[in-house]
Amino acid sequence: MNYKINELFETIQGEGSFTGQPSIFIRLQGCPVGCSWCDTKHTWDIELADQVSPEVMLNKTEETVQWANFSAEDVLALVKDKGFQAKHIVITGGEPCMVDLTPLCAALEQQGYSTQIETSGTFEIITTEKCWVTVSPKINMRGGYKVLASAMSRANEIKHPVATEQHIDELKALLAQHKVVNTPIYIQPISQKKRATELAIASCIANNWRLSVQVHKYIGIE
Ligand SMILES: C[S@@+](CC[C@H](N)C(=O)[O-])C[C@H]1O[C@@H](n2cnc3c(N)ncnc32)[C@H](O)[C@@H]1O
Ligand SMILES: Nc1nc2[nH]cc(C(=O)O)c2c(=O)[nH]1
Ligand code: SF4
Ligand SMILES: [Mg+2]
Repeated sequence: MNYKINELFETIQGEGSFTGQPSIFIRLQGCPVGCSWCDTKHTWDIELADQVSPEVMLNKTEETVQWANFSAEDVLALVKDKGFQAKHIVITGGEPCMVDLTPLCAALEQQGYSTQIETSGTFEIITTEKCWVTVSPKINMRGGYKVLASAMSRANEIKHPVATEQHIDELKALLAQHKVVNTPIYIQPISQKKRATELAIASCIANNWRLSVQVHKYIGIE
């Protein structure tokens, strides 16, 4: 099985429970959800014309729509070849759950890596049992909520992007609807905006949620 990879890089996880953890990021191409404030819009469309060789994809110096095909074995070989040191691998996108992530996560876990996926909860989550699943539901998601119940029950953490009071109200409704009790809830201000950050801090204190501020954007790393 091949995975369409837009970016593969080593950095520090900047969001959620694993914030601060050295991590290898695999960013898959393709997402039909269309969040207006998405910070990775270059991953949305899968165009065959944008397929490039692994070398071209790896040597990109800016965000582009170009992607390359990799098997799980190709990913393992590359991670070794690059000399990456991190032992934690984050699969994001785009929407990674558009494909079966089991072969990739199983191969990585077999080599001693821990795995994590970042998903919106609009597609069935098909991955290994050990994989840490971060579900980031959005309001009015194109693609809908048909599988969100199973995503919410599989979630090891829920990370909700917020900019307005309405987002907080909608999150509370989702948590009640899906009877979420013990899963850690992270509130992530949308794009470092001051008002969103203040709102996120206040709602964390009021509800005993946790704050996730996309640390990488504050310190200027990938
Ligand atoms: C780019 S998405 C890719 C994975 C998946 N499609 C999802 O939405 O979870 C990764 C994370 O970034 C968050 N995110 C995207 N754009 C953001 C922005 N402008 N500000 C804050 N968080 C953002 C998403 O909510 C998600 O938690
Ligand atoms: N450093 C860093 N941490 C991240 N955590 C989630 C990210 C994502 O785009 O899914 C991300 C990212 O793009 N960079
Ligand atoms: S679901 Fe994720 S990748 Fe897709 S548009 Fe929304 S934030 Fe971006
Ligand atoms: Mg990001």
